[in-house]
Amino acid sequence: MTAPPPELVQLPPGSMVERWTITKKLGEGGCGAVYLCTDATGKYALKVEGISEQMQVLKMEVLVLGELTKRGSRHFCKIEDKGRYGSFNYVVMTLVGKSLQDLRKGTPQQSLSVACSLSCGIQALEALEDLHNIGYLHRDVKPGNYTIGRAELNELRKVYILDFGMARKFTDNNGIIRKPRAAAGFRGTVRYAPIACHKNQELGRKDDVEVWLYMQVELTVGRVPWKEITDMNAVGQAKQAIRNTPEKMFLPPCPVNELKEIMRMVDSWDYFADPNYSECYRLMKQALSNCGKPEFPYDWEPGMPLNYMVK
Ligand SMILES: Nc1ncnc2c1ncn2[C@@H]1O[C@H](COP(=O)(O)OP(=O)(O)OP(=O)(O)O)[C@@H](O)[C@H]1O
Repeated sequence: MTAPPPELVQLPPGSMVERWTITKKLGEGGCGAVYLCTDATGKYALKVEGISEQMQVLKMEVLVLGELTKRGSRHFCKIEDKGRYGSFNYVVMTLVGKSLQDLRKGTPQQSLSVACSLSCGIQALEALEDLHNIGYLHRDVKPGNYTIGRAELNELRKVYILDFGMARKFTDNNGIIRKPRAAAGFRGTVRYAPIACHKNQELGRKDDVEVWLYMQVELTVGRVPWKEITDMNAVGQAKQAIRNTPEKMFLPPCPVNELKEIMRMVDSWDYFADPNYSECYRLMKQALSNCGKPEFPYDWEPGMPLNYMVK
């Protein structure tokens, strides 16, 4: 008999968690919910997870964000508070704005303008580089896990990365890369999984970068070539096959030459490789300067078509 689905912690508007007043629910994830909350200093996001939850993903979130908060990283929410309250664990963090997924879906063509997607893509890779530098992989890179900041904090040009529930430490306590497991189960979202994940191989930093590249295509073109395929193995085969005809993935207005070069580099890296982020940034910046459009304003800034989504 399969276990019943875990009960999500429900916090009604007006209820209190320590000094935090709940305003409303912002969303639900696999193992918990996220609420808008306030205290005397402003608005924040409060994430909760029942203590009886089998997968304690909040622990990982707190570990990773705690580490990054200490280092003052650029693209991460800051932890304001954390603890246990009654039957659940909670963490209070920076409240961010709309996800890149919501923003792209807000356009008729389901994509951002080329300059905007390249510029956000550079920030999205910086976020991964920062995370990798503290010894963690994200393993759930997708446009729904990247957001922009809030207009009222003047953060419409800032990209945040969220959701470390699937993160994994790839280094040991001495900073040495852990030995890859002989086989690892499939984790994550089929559309965005790296080829290694389809092959049940241990994921490394290069896999986060591979998926970041697929995300870049989706943000710029509006779709990845395997969008309509549902079978997991067939999706893996499509990702492999596209290597022979990359121009079918890097459709206009993608900067095909630069993205092809990034894909070639990514495919040359193995589990242990330290990705050459700076070469990726160089190619992305080259594409940005060649695209003939200014980097700013972003598509959601005042006077731009998506501004209605961030007001
Ligand atoms: N710091 C935050 N500020 C504002 N909204 C947030 C914040 N963190 C999460 N959210 C929103 O809350 C919702 C749930 O987020 P969470 O990361 O828990 O789950 P998820 O990514 O939807 O989960 P899953 O990956 O399990 O489907 C999402 O819509 C997300 O955008």
